[in-house]
Amino acid sequence: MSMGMRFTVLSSGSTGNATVIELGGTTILVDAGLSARRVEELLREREVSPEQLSGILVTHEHTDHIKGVGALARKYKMPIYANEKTWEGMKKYVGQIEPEQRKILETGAAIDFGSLRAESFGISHDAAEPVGYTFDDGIHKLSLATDLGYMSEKVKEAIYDSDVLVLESNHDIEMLRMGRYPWNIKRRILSDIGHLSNNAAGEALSELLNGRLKRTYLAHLSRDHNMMDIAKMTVRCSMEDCGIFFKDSEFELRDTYWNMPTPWDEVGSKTGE
Ligand SMILES: O=c1ccn([C@@H]2O[C@H](COP(=O)(O)O)[C@@H](O)[C@H]2O)c(=O)[nH]1
Repeated sequence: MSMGMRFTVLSSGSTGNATVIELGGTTILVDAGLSARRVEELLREREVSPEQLSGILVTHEHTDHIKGVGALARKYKMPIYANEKTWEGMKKYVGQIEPEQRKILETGAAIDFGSLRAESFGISHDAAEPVGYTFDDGIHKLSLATDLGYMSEKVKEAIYDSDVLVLESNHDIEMLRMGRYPWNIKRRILSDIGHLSNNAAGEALSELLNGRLKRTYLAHLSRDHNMMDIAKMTVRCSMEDCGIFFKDSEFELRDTYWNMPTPWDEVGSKTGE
């Protein structure tokens, strides 16, 4: 039985995003961007029962983050947390949610789930009021930052002292430029309100590697314009270009998957095991 904060990224990418954070008796889901049935299956793979969930925190109203929110809310009667603009943006997709389940969490506000504190921070993406989240058990900190066109100073500040980070590394810029997407979509992805490239993730990480950050899970990878090996190599090279060199024993880049959950990661432990 785990005592500290632990998490698993159930699924990551534009086909659907969901992450579970657990501490003691508290289990939080961040986003439910797959069908409710698929989220249930993924939870089962990590031996989490949906009835255990204390609530869903929503990052933004794009389908790959909210697809299963309405059905899960109705089936398990759990509270759903989002800022007002996100509630407005997702209302036509999530259907009827009972007023007592509709929780407004303003951007920048913190909420305590027992001894697990969640706090949101604003990010730059083409949604109504998108956010990332940090989770803190009083000693260790986990941050989730995906779907961001660029990493602002405010985001760096919010996630700076994390032990573990889940960070977007969406695309290889050349693969995207040469790829099959129409130009308007490429332009959107490359813009400040699009998605973080491998290079940009590496540049951001070079400012975040402070001795406390033990590992970073590369997330929201494009299946069309990225591969995990390319992402890891580009992030590392981009960090080296910024003068940041690391040994795998000190800092690790780890995988997330679009079709299966990551192993549970104990945030406070050196290796996550
Ligand atoms: O036909 C498409 C494909 C993708 N998008 C959006 O682009 C970004 C990146 O997608 P990846 O699957 O990571 O390459 C994401 O926001 C997709 O929703 C699109 O609009 N149209």
